[in-house]
Amino acid sequence: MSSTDNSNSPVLELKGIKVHHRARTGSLFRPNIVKAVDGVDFTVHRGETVGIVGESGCGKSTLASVLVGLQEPTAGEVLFQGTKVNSRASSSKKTFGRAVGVVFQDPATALNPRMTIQDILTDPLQVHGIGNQQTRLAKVRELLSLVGLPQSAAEVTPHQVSGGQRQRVAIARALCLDPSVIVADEPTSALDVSVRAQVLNLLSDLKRELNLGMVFISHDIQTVRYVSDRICVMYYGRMVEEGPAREVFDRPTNDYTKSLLGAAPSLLHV
Ligand SMILES: Nc1ncnc2c1ncn2[C@@H]1O[C@H](COP(=O)(O)OP(=O)(O)OP(=O)(O)O)[C@@H](O)[C@H]1O
Repeated sequence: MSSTDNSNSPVLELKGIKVHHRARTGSLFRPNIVKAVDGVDFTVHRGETVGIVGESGCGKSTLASVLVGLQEPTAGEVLFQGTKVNSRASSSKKTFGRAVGVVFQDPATALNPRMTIQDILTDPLQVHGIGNQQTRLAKVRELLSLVGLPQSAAEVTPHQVSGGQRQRVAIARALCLDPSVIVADEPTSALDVSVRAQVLNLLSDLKRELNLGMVFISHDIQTVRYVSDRICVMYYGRMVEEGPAREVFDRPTNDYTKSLLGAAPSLLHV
């Protein structure tokens, strides 16, 4: 993989991505195919947040799995810094795993409840053979302060902190290996309304401070508007609209985008 970083080029790019599944219905000879993702082109640059919005079942999570290298597409290419990533090749998989961090919806299930937060944060470093015990502990201290958690959080387990703090731990873990991109799949949906804005602001601050490419996935168009520089609207496995956040909101061109905006409460201009 190339290590060159041309800021005008996307850090992560999808070209013609399809993910088709064989449905349980249908026969052996005439299977029904579910087109979870059906020909998606997508880019994210360093220092920008790209929001992907669409209703349940439109293929958002499947696309997220492709972006983080967990799902092999049926067709299409994934490029990291301009170089094709083959998620089946282990060397490519390892480098890709370091380059792209992921934050899932529910930190209560994404984090091992039996590990201390310190162990959760040092584990990826150990797996990748990075540093020694001393430098790993220094990294834990740095990560905790980066995500706004007290140093004392290192000693406790995820269930001993609040839901919002747990998602901060999950974000710290996603940052452990100094990724270039963070993919956040519904990162605030499982949280109390009172802490959602704090987590969204944290993600935006980290994007800016660390010059990350951020992919923010949600069914909630208002949340997407709040954090995104650019928005992609997904419908039945396809991107039906893409553009700067303000343009998509103020002058949507696609009927589905218009219906999404029409269905959202009028608190759009946050
Ligand atoms: N392994 C699979 N086998 C068959 N169909 C699948 C599989 N994975 C996903 N699908 C189908 O693909 C479509 C897209 O699913 P996906 O989970 O990506 O949507 P989503 O937009 O993330 O929805 P949600 O927000 O509800 O998770 C859905 O119709 C889903 O049922």
